[in-house]
Amino acid sequence: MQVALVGLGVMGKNLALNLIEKGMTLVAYDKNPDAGAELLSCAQSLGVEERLHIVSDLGDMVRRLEPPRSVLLLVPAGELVDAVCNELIEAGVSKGDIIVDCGNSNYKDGIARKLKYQNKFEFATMGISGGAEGARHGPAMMASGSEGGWERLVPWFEKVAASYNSESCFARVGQSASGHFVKMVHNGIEYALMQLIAEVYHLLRIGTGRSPKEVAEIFESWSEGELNSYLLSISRHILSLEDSNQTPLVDLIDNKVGAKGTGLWTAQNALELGIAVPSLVAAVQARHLTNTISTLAAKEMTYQAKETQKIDIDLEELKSAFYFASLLCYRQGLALIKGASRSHQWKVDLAKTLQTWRAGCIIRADYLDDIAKGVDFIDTLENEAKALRSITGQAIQTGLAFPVLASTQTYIATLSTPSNGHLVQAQRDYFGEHGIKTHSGETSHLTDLVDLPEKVR
Ligand SMILES: NC(=O)C1=CN([C@@H]2O[C@H](COP(=O)(O)OP(=O)(O)OC[C@H]3O[C@@H](n4cnc5c(N)ncnc54)[C@H](OP(=O)(O)O)[C@@H]3O)[C@@H](O)[C@H]2O)C=CC1
Ligand SMILES: O=C(CO)[C@H](O)[C@H](O)COP(=O)(O)O
Repeated sequence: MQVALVGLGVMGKNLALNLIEKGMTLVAYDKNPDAGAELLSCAQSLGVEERLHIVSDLGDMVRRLEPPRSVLLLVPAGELVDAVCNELIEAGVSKGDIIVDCGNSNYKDGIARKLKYQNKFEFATMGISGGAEGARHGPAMMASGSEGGWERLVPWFEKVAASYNSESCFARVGQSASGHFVKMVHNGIEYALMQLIAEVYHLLRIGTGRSPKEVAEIFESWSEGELNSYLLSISRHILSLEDSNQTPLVDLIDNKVGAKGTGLWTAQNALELGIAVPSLVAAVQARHLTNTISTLAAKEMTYQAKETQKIDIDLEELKSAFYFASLLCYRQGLALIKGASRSHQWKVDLAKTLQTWRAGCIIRADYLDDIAKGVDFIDTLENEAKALRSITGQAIQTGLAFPVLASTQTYIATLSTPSNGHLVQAQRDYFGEHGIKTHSGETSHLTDLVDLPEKVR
């Protein structure tokens, strides 16, 4: 089987080596000739270079491919994807050929591109997770759509992807561009879990006065049990690292956090669909806040080094709170996928989606075993819910900021305790005559329920 790959950066180079090693013949192109040379040199050191052809332009790529052609794109998301598609059309890509956008593209662009290119070639979408290591040795692959051409690629992607309990972490999760939506939400969960781990570290470090190495030891002990996850493991490793002067690595790094867009899109889509994912939104805003404090005006206003309180933390309680909050981050993400799938009629298969997240991806975690059986068990975790409530309260008492922890506590408390929405309904109707819904589900106005001869002016 022969496939073409455009974009040989972090993901493209590693996926290329993975594909060639699994027996595929690859025609590869990057606009930067050094990237092609680097891939060739890696293939040579693995002794698989006879299955790799680096080309110097897309015309040469198309000429080398037997129709029907299969082309994978791993270029940065946005206009570049269209630029490459248009170049490929000019080079001779035609009906019957499939181009799979494997980058972190916005699913809305994917839907538009399917229409735009429908008479030119099959445009398909697939989200990939796992970073460089995943791409090289087995990523999670969230594909979608029913374009002609998938049948050629599926057996290969099933081999190239990570596997969990002998099942591949490649799946066509739903229709249209839902693979990119699922990957976007995967990243939304990723932001939330990363921030949650950072907050637990912050609480242990500033709140209780432990060193990064001591926090690493706690994370290590947690990783030995049901809390084991990729993000906790890399955080443990990062916190254990020091330079030659024994300065913790984390103290050499600035606090401003960047982002490429998928977390923001997750928040935007959730708000547009009316599906509450407060932990995921808080994680995006937590990154924004790290940048806000870098401006001088904001620094003067908000970045005064206020005294913080030291506290004693029960580590078992913290562990339970962290476990429960992590589960709730997945639960919010899955609810968003389910809601979007219903709205867009994508028929996303949540079981298949979770299968793709079991290994290879950044949000893989042992407790996905439980989540895969259904999220209802989360509601039965009373001790863990109590722990989250208690830890959030103690954390806030330190004076430090815990956006994801606090939002997650707010999320579960809102779902599981009496609501105050009745007063907000009444306020809207009081000033704007927007109507209210009563317990029986009928729509009326305050004035239908009570005498209201005069209103507050
Ligand atoms: N890095 C990660 O952990 C992950 C990334 N992704 C997504 O995968 C995609 C690729 O990411 P990544 O590999 O990190 O990005 P990189 O920037 O490392 O690689 C992209 C490569 O594409 C090349 N390129 C740019 N324009 C063209 C073009 N017109 N024709 C051919 N090659 C071109 C770039 O060349 P040059 O450098 O010269 O511009 C670069 O070598 C992105 O959409 C990203 O969001 C998905 C999952 C994980
Ligand atoms: O998709 C990924 C991991 O799953 C990429 O690493 C992505 O770049 C992460 O998002 P951001 O750069 O916004 O932190």
